[in-house]
Amino acid sequence: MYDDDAEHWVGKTFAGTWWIERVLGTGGMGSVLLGRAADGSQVALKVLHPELNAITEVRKRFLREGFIGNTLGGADAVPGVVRVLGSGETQEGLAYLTMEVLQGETLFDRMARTGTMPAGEVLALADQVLETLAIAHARGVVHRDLKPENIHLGNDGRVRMLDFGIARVVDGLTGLPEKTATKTGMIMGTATYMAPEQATGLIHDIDGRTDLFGLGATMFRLLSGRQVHGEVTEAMEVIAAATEAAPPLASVAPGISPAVAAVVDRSLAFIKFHRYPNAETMRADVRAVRAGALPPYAQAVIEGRIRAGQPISQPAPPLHAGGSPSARPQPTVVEPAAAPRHSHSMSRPERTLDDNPSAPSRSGASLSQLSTGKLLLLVGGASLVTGVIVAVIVVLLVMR
Ligand SMILES: Nc1ncnc2c1ncn2[C@@H]1O[C@H](COP(=O)(O)OP(=O)(O)OP(=O)(O)O)[C@@H](O)[C@H]1O
Repeated sequence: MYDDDAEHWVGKTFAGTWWIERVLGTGGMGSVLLGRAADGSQVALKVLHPELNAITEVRKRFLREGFIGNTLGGADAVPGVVRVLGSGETQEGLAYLTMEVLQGETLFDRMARTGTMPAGEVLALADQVLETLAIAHARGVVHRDLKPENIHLGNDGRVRMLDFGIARVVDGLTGLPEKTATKTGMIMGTATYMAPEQATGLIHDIDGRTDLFGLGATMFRLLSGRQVHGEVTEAMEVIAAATEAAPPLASVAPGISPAVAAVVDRSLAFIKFHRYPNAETMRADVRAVRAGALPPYAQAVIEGRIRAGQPISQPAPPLHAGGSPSARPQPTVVEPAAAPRHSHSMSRPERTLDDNPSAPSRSGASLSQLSTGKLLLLVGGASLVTGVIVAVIVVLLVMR
C-alpha cells in the first residue's frame, strides 16, 4: 500500500475547483478525496498515486479506463456502477477522476464489522452484482478486480461496483513501482479473490468468468468467514490462487445450505471453462435459490445432465429443494454429458477437475491435475514472466 500522504490535500483547493474536506479512502491505484465545489456540490476525487502518475502510459490509461463503467448504458441504465463524472489533470500534472459521492459503506467495511453475512443477504447482493455483470459482459467489459473493497452497499439499498475495468490500467506494463504491480500486470495484495487465470498472469485469458470467480470468492468469504485459500501470506496467496482449487464451501461452512454451496462452488471452479458459462446463468441459479428452489444449472452439473461450463440454450426449469431428483423436470440441455461422474446429492457439490479436458488458453498455457491432486500449469509459447512463475510453482509443488 502507498504511503503518500493524501491527507495533505485536506483543507486545500484541488485542481483550482474543489475544497477538500476529507480523505474517503486509499486503494492500490490512488486515493479518494471528498471535494466540494463553489456551488456546494460534492464529488469524490480519485487521484492517481504520484509514483503511478509519473508513468505516462499509466496516466493515459487511468484517464481512459476510468470511464469504462459509464459505457454500460445511459445515465440510469446500469444502476450497479459508480458514475464517473469527469476527469482531468492538475496544474502539476496529477491525473484524477471525479465520481458521484456514494453514501453507505463498502462490503469490506461491512465485513470488518459483522464478520459474516446471512445467506439471504449474500444471495440478494449477488443477484444485484450479477445483474450488472451480465450487462457489462455482454458489452465486452470485465471488472477484473471484484472483491469486497470494490462492492459498495448504498444507504439507498443499491449495490454498486467501484473501479470497473480499472485493473486494466496496469495490465502488461513493466517498470511499474514495486509496490504497485507485479510484472505480470496484477495489482499486489488482491490475490485473495483472484481467479487462477489472473494469478498466473494469463491476462489474455481474463473474461467474464474471471468476474464470476471474484464474486464466488466474495460469497465464500461472506458465508464462511474464511478466505478461499485460508490464512496465508501475501506471497503464498498468489501461489495458492494460481495452483490450488477452492475447497467445497460446505467443508468450511458445515451449516450452509447445499443449494447455496452448489452455486458458490460452481462459480469457483479452478478451470474457468467449468464455471458458470455466463453471469445470466449464475444469476438464474441465485434467483432460484432465493426463491427456495435448487439451482437448476449447478444441480444439472452435479447430476451429470450437463457438462460443467456448458451453456444451456434456455434457462432450466426451477427444481424444488424438497423434490426427489427423479421426479424433477429435466432442464433443456444442448448436448448431453457423455457419462455422469458426479455425486447425485446436493450435499456433495462436485469439485472435480477432469470432467472436461484441460482447455488450452490463448497464450498456449493449460492446466492439468497431477496424480497427487496438485495442479500443474503447462506453458507453451507464453511469456518469459509466465514461465518463471510456472517454474516457481512447480518447485513449490515438488517441495510440498
Ligand atoms: N465514489 C465514492 N464515494 C464515496 N466513497 C468512495 C467512492 N469511491 C471510493 N470510495 C471510498 O474510497 C475507498 C478507496 O477507494 P478505491 O477505489 O481507491 O479503493 P480500493 O478498491 O481499495 O482500491 P483498488 O481497487 O484501486 O486497489 C473505498 O474503499 C471507499 O471507501
